[in-house]
Amino acid sequence: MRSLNISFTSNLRLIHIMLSKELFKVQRTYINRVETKKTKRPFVHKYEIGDLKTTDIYEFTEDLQKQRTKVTYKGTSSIEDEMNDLTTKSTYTTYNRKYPSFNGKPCEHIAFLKIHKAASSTAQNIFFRYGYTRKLTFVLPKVTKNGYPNVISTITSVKSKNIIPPPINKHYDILCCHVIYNRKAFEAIMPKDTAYIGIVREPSEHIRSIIQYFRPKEIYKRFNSTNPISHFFKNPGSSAKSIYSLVNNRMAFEYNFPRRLFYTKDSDGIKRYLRKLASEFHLVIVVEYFDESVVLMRRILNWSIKDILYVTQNESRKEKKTKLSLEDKRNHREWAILEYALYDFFYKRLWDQIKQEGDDFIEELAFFKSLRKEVTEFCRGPRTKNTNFEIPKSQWSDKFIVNNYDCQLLFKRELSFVMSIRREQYGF
Ligand SMILES: Nc1ncnc2c1ncn2[C@@H]1O[C@H](COP(=O)(O)OS(=O)(=O)O)[C@@H](OP(=O)(O)O)[C@H]1O
Repeated sequence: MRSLNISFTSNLRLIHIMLSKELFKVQRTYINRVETKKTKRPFVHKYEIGDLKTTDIYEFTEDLQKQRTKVTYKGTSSIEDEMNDLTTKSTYTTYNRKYPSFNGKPCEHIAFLKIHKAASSTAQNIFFRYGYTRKLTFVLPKVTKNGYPNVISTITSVKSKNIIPPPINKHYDILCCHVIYNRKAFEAIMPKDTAYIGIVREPSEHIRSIIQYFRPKEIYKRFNSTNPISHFFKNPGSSAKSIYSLVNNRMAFEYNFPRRLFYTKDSDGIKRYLRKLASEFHLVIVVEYFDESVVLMRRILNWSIKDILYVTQNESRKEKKTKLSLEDKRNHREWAILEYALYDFFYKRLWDQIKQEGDDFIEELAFFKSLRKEVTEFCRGPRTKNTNFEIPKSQWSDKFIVNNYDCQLLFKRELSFVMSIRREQYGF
């Protein structure tokens, strides 16, 4: 039996936190301060969004008797002055922990906004597994002649004409296929206590992934060069004019930003819409902090650690990915105003939410990262139908097993999953 057993005493905590790649960089600061001053220690969380380097400063106040640590956010400082004018000025609302009441039960009603090329299939697999193994009902597209069985719509929200009605005497539990967000339309079909989950990806990487996957003709034809993406960022021209274009603020389009904002880019209007989204989405996953996001999601939804295990889906080959320069990113930021406002906003909000979780969040994160690695190795490795990977009871979950079937579902691709769900739900 392979097993994981991580215990956390005050000192050991440092070692476990080091398991978290993102936080690894700050450990030296952390350890030094602990040695000199035990009650108050500044903690610097450094992160990079592409090449935009920023430093967040947190202060940890430790109550040694209660073995608890209070984390206070002291502000952000940009360490690249030249990028200052590019970063969105603070528009963030303070997030109040206001999760739906699930009466202490796991949340079974989810609306996940599946944003194209934003690790959304990886996240979707989590929701598919959760609902499929519990026989929950999914919102599925009406399959049209030219449509895809996994896409409800790429231009509009849920409507009675683009989704299959729920089976008799059932209601929808989970929505996680591609569709455009619209609060009213979502509310009309989903239960009242639905948790709304979104996802955002760093905009220049997001559009790069879109361009390299969909290979829009207008870009590849217009810039018949070795680096069409770089040329396109410098000179987007008419390709980025239509609001339906895949390369015009696509994440903002899928989040249903008001149309006029695509033209006016009015900053007050953008802020208002972001605040509206923040009041509607319980969590927006940040792709670059996927583990942090899903651990937080587990807490919000009252799910188990097993529920949030995942393997990366739809990854394109490294050598095929164009490496973007700082100049490329700056050029893109010039005109993709809505994308950066959206990303920066939810990036900041994710960390605001995490701050409210306290010190044990980091411990759970380290545990999860390590567990995920082990489970992925187990599932990739040789195993028989009866081989189980047993995970003993821990601070975050009861004892559980990962078996051959779990591995199959973890690696199951989107289309195959949608087909299985449809057969299960409707018999065809
Ligand atoms: N966990 C995690 N972390 C970071 N990045 C991830 C993750 N999972 C998927 N990906 C990347 O997301 C891209 C695929 O996105 P989608 O699954 O949304 O694509 S699709 O719209 O469903 O076709 C694709 O990006 P590119 O490889 O850059 O094209 C994936 O590599």
